[in-house]
Order: sequence, then structure tokens, then C-alpha cells
Amino acid sequence: MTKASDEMAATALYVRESGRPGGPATARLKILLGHLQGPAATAIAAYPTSAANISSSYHPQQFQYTLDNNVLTLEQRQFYEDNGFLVIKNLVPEADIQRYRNQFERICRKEVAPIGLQIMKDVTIAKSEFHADEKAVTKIQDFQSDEELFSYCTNPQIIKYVECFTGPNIMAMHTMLINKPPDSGKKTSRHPFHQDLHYFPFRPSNSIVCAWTAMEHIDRNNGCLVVIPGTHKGTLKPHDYPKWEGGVNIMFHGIQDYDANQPRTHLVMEKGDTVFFHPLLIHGSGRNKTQGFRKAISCHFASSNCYYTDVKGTSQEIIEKELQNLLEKKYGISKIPLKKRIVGRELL
Ligand SMILES: CC(C)CC(=O)SCCNC(=O)CCNC(=O)[C@H](O)C(C)(C)COP(=O)(O)OP(=O)(O)OC[C@H]1O[C@@H](n2cnc3c(N)ncnc32)[C@H](O)[C@@H]1OP(=O)(O)O
Ligand SMILES: Nc1ncnc2c1ncn2[C@@H]1O[C@H](COP(=O)(O)OP(=O)(O)OP(=O)(O)O)[C@@H](O)[C@H]1O
Ligand SMILES: O=C(O)CCC(=O)C(=O)O
Ligand SMILES: [Fe+2]
Ligand SMILES: [Mg+2]
Repeated sequence: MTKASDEMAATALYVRESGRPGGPATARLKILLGHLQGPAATAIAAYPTSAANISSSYHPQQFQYTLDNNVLTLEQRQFYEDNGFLVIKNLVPEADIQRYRNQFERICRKEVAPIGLQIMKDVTIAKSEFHADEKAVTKIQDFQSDEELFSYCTNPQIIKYVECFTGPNIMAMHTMLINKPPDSGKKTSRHPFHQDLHYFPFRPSNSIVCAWTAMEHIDRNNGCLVVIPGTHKGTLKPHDYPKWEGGVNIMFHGIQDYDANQPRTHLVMEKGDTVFFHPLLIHGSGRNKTQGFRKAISCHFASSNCYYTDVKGTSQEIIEKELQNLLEKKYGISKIPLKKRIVGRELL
């Protein structure tokens, strides 16, 4: 089997010139997916299957959030339609996860410095003394120019599922490797409940999906993802900083008026398990009560047919303003609209 990362090595960083995240349609991805065989085909499991509510009077047109392509079972489709997320067990091979881990460590040691990469530190570290190692890095963002990490986004196992939500012409819009640190006691390792769409100036939301892969066993002890099933059917809510006593990480906005009585699902995942979720799904992650750094890798994918939006006058203006002020203060760069900041990379 040809490795997708080799096939994709020729892709260039996409520079947006017009109103669309994507360029011309291409059939190349389809050809690549034709190579997919073996373990990936056996790795499929909905989470948790018992929650799927399958109607006996099923009609294809009732599906709004998934596309017809014979990858998902009817149960999996219905689960995503109802809940806004779907866990596929054992999707990313262990050897690939080890490569992402190695590259993350090289980045932390500053042996490589991918263009465009953002390095985030936990607020308790960012506001204190400097530690020059992995322990200082809470997440890296925008690794689209790093071929080793970007191979996560071109992994055929991942793309096969992404296509069920975006269709065949896909852009990698935003990437992260999250290294949730042991909580300092101030609860700053938490990520408040939010909708990822708050950060994204492109639409339609149903053509966007996040793939998030556990790089180790993750449960409530080390701060698993926590989702509120079904909230993808709602609208984008206003976000702002939570009023947490111990402080909160920069740009970790949360939903102000979420209903605390809505049932939460804690996603317990093993290494390689991957959750695909809708950008309106309300989710967060809990405190890391262990001494280890909990790792996950993720990418937000969008259809090339998505279009950019102007966030001025919307609830998203708050994140645009915050980014503008930060860039102005740090680099003296004047007002860049959010839609010019988030540039994806096409999967050719
Ligand atoms: C799906 C969604 C959730 C994903 C997203 O968030 S998409 C949103 C878009 N995000 C981005 O574009 C990435 C933005 N990130 C960045 O620009 C950088 O990583 C920064 C956050 C500015 C950090 O860059 P760095 O080079 O470390 O800058 P500095 O050390 O000079 O810090 C700049 C000011 O920010 C403060 N800071 C940095 N990290 C944190 C933190 N974790 N919590 C609270 N405050 C923090 C830092 O203290 C400094 O503030 P001042 O001391 O100047 O007042
Ligand atoms: N006051 C709050 N406002 C907004 N989000 C919160 C608040 N308290 C907790 N959260 C968020 O709720 C989510 C899950 O919290 P929850 O308490 O269910 O699990 P946990 O913190 O992982 O586990 P445990 O309660 O066992 O410590 C996390 O995303 C967390 O950041
Ligand atoms: O804690 C995590 O790994 C998820 C964080 C998250 O939801 C995000 O960065 O958007
Ligand atoms: Fe998120
Ligand atoms: Mg809690």
C-alpha cells in the first residue's frame, strides 16, 4: 500500500486569494482512498452503540450532518446525526502516534521550528519563569507546514471518515497537538465548555468536522474530552472567558450560559481511538489529576466548498478583536480580519 504521506508530499501550502478556502476540485484523494484496506476496515465502532436511536422508517434524506458514501454504518450515521460525535476505536496505528510524539519533542527542544507554528504555554507557566522543555508547552497549533505532524491530516484512515462529513474535497483548516499538563492545583488545565465554530470564520458548519485522536489512554483522571450530546443541533452561542478563580488560558473562551443540567458524556479513549465531532458540539476537557502530560492530536477539516465569513457584528467579533490586539501589541501588526488569519492547507 502506498503511504498517503508520501503521496501528499508534493502538496504546497495553500495561499488564499479569493473568497473560498478551497481551490479547484480534485479527484486525487479518491484515488488515494482506493488504496485503503486491512486494519482500518475492521477498526470501526460507534461510541456508545447503545445510545444510537435507529428509526425503522429510515429515509436517506433525513440525514443533515452526514453524507452518503458507504463508509459509516447506518447505526454510526444515526449516532452522529443524533449526538454530533462519533468515536472510531483503534483508528490511528501506534507507530504513527509514536512519530507524532517524537516530532512534538523535537519541536519542544527547538530542533525544528515549523513556519506558522504557535506554541502555547499553560497560564501558570506563561505568567511565571521560563522552562525550556516539553513541560512548558501546553499545546502547539497550526502545524500544517510540518510534514511529519501533517501526515496525521493526510492519514487515509482519518480522511476516509472525514469525507463522510465534508465530502471529497477537503482542506485542513486548523491543527493542534495538545499536551495537557498536570494541574498545578489552580484548575488551569481545564478547557471550558465551548463550540469550536466560535474560532472559525467559514461556513457552512455542517461541512466542518474535527478529528481528535488520543495519543495514550485518556479518561477522567488525566482530563478526557467531555461532550454534551446533541448540542450540534443548536446555534453558535456567545463565548467569553469563564470567571475561574485560578485563572484561565489565553483564548480559552467558554460558553457563558450553558445549561449545567444537560447530561455530559466523558469520552474514555485508548491510544489511537479517534473522535469525529461537529463544530457546534459543546465540549471541553477536565483537569489533569495525574503527573503525566496528556496528549492528543487533532485537525479541523472543512469542505473546499466552504466560504469565508466576516465576523464583524457577530458573537465571534470578540475572538477577532482579541487576536488583533495581541498581534498589534506583540508585532505591531495592524488589524487583520479573522478570515485572513485562518488559512487552510488543501489535501490534494
Ligand atoms: C478550536 C480552537 C479552540 C482553537 C483556537 O484557539 S483557534 C484561535 C486562534 N488561535 C491562534 O491564532 C493562536 C494564537 N496564539 C498565539 O498567538 C500565541 O501562541 C500566544 C498565545 C500569543 C502566545 O505566544 P507567545 O509567543 O508565547 O507570546 P508571549 O509569551 O509574548 O505572550 C503574549 C501575552 O499572552 C500572555 N499569555 C501567553 N500564554 C498565556 C496563557 N496560556 N494564558 C494567559 N496568558 C498567556 C503572556 O503573558 C503575554 O501577555 P503580557 O505579559 O504581554 O500581558
Ligand atoms: N464552572 C465551569 N464553567 C464552565 N465549564 C466548566 C466548569 N466547571 C467545569 N467545566 C468544564 O466541564 C467539563 C467537564 O467537567 P466535569 O466536572 O464533568 O469533569 P472533570 O472535571 O473532567 O472530572 P472531575 O469532575 O472528576 O474532576 C470540562 O470541560 C471542564 O472544563
Ligand atoms: O483538551 C483537549 O484536548 C481539547 C481542547 C479543545 O477542545 C480545543 O482546543 O478546542
Ligand atoms: Fe474544542
Ligand atoms: Mg470537574
